[in-house]
Amino acid sequence: MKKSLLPAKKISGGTEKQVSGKEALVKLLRWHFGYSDFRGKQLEAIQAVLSGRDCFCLMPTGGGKSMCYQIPALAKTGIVLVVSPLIGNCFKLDLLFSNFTGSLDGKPSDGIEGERNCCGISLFDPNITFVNALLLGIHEDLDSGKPSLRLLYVTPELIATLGFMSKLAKIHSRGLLNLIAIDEAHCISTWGHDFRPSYRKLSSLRNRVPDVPILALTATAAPKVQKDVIDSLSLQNPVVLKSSFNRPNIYYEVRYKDLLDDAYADLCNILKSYGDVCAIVYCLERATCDELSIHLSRNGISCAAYHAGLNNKLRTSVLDDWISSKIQVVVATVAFGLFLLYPTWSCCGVCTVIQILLFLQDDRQDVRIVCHFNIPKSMEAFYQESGRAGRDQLPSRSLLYYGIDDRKRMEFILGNAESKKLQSSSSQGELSKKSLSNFNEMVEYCEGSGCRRKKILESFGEQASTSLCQKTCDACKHPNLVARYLEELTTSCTVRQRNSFSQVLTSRCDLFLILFLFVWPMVHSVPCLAEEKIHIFSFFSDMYSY
Ligand SMILES: Nc1ncnc2c1ncn2[C@@H]1O[C@H](COP(=O)(O)OP(=O)(O)OP(=O)(O)O)[C@@H](O)[C@H]1O
Repeated sequence: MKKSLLPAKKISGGTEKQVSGKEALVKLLRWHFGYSDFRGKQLEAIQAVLSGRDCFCLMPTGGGKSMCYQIPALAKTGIVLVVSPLIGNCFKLDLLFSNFTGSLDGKPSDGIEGERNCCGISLFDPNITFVNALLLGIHEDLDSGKPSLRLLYVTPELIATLGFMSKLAKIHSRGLLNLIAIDEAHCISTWGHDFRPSYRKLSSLRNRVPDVPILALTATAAPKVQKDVIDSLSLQNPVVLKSSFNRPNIYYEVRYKDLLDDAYADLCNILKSYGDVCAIVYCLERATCDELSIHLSRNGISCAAYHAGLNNKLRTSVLDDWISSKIQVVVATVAFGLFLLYPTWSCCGVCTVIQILLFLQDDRQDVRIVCHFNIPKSMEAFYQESGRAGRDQLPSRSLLYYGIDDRKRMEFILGNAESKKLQSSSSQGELSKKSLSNFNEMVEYCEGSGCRRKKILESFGEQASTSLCQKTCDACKHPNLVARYLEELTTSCTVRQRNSFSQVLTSRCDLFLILFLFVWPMVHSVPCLAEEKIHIFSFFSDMYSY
């Protein structure tokens, strides 16, 4: 289901007031979104902010965080400001806004009047030129005594600008600023995996509009990140709501490349066994995306590669095709998710914007398989990316192809980044060291024995009982098989090490033989070289001394 647009509501009787009781809030949810009840901590978060409290809300990927500010926007006259790092979110909602105005024809059956002309969702970013006309309308609406906007989506970059701050202060002085929601709040923390410097500037919001409740939302916050977020935003005695990170509808599995004859063929067979389902395959390198995509296509799977090496037109069409189900599998670099979090603001051309827009217009909820064809850099990244599976809550699968070479390559990349950063600043160096230890968690997820789900949850500081998994990971479902794989992996590593050592040795022995048979007699036959023979020999013997 698409995220709905939010026509403002009036309580029957005409005078607008705040809706805050559970029953009335559930009615709003049913009427606007068609869902029968709130999920997890949604209701508690909504009631907390409606009562004027600050709130820190931790929900799993796909948990329904947006509802925590969308319902308050419906429940009370005024504006909810949403700070989102996903530029596309702003567009998505605006697009939906334009699609939606005509679609609310049914009559609310629950005594709450629908008011079609009061939709208020908007984007607000001065860097995007092609929506200037739209922005003008938003400015006019905000400046009017009675703005019709209900949800105002802004980028963190905009918050820092003087122009926006003074506009916000005006809205606030008219008593119209109801709530500030900070989506993806972990971006504010330098300990967060998606740290964005511009998020730090949000700390000034508390001083500017001290009495407006702030709602911080995130899906990935280790205890250190949580504290950092709460401190940075100066949340006052916040209601802290934490849902479990557990994604019970995702089955976790690791496949060992070193034990497979052909990892491409293996993935191909798995995808085929599912029929024509929607999947994302993440690869570390563009070349792998291209190769794998060709391989899958040749084997009858409807798929395409997606990475930064493609031109804008091609990327747009791949996204378009994937979203509209023309292709089912996209083989992408992690940029597929990342560019949504790190859009290039200054060079945001029309194409990129449309592309993001297309992508987010209906971010597919029915992704059945998320495959990591190369090991991700951290558990947080893995959780976020694999979390794109099964956002519709239906059974889905996370598949990770683990290879020793991939591990070494990632260690090399992270190690290199570390040594570079160490040279630049010590605090950066500390962060980089963290990135290596984060990666080790990921290695342990693959190479260690025991429940995968438990490992994910524990890496976020969540205690998980062994009974939680219910055989929804390969290690719990097929413990003997996984144990055998791990044993074989260790053996194959030892054999590989031995082989590579003996390969070197053999090649050096060959060299030695040649030298002995041909070069040595020559050395002897030339008197001046004969004098050097001891040195030459000691040079060769040095070569063996490793
Ligand atoms: N109470 C509910 N009942 C059923 N579905 C819901 C409910 N609340 C939200 N949803 C749906 O769940 C899906 C995920 O919601 P949303 O995009 O807000 O998740 P999220 O927490 O922001 O996820 P992510 O962190 O992955 O971005 C959406 O399709 C949304 O409509």
